[in-house]
Amino acid sequence: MQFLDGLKLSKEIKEEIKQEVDLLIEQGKKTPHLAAILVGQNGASQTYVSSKIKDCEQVGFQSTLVELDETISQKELIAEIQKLNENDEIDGFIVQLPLPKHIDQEEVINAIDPKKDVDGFHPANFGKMALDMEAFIPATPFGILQLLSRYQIPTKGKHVVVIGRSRIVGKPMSILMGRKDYPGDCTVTLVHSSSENIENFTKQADIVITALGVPNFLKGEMIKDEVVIVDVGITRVEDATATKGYRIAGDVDFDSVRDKASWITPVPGGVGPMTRAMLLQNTLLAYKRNS
Ligand SMILES: Nc1nc(=O)c2c([nH]1)NC[C@@H]1CN(c3ccc(C(=O)N[C@@H](CCC(=O)O)C(=O)O)cc3)C=[N+]21
Repeated sequence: MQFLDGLKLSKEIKEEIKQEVDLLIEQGKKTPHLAAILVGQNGASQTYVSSKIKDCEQVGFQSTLVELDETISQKELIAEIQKLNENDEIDGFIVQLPLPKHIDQEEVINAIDPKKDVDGFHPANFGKMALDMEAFIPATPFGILQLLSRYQIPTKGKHVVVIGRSRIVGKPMSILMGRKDYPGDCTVTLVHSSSENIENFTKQADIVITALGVPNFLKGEMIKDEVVIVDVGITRVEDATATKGYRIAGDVDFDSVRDKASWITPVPGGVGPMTRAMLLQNTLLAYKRNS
């Protein structure tokens, strides 16, 4: 079994981006500028957003964090989004999810200018992606494609089973893996919370992409030998021995799959860091398209 090392690959990608930014600076040009809207102070969201801001600093991007009170109204939040849409200094921005319960997430995403939607969450970007048109691909699926291609994992004609149908990971991933392209050109099965006998499908999979958020869900007896496993799960599990009081658990029961899998993404250090690197990549893309 070998690791698809997302931490290492994300560092390489960040280094490539930094070199492009250094060139822009040499030429006296503005550098890409990412903004993030954070509503409320949910612990995990806070950490993720600050790491995205830190990433920007590392590669030489400008960044702006818009922190809003969790009692903000729908209307006020949309007004904040419109400000960023109209701000020529901002190349791309994200609205960190999840949002407070009183906010209509769909309406918020719809308010984002698709040209600045570096998360690739807007229906216009989703539709273009599904039709093989130029679009922003959501950072996590984009990162998984990068992992598969940089490690030269064969995908053509392979059977991929995607577990989970979220708009951010499962749904786009199932579409991308079915495209007539590399990585992709797969036979795709999408299983989800209503699927019966999931193991009947995973047992036939050459590639399993699990985005469920249930620690230890995927076990050795559910997969065949030589399978490639992409673990998108990032559940925080209480752990008194860990410095932060919690550790990050994937969807895969690592000990039971390790002797069967050919390749696996570790958690942490797999898909997570790649997501962050691809957000930077999308921001650079937005900058280039707008300038
Ligand atoms: N508008 C929006 N865009 C997002 O892209 C978005 C979001 N909302 N809401 C939350 C999820 C989650 N997400 C992660 C990104 C990186 C790691 C990551 O770097 N994980 C590290 C561990 C980090 C840790 O220690 O907590 C790893 O897996 O190695 C995790 C999760 C982006 N999301």
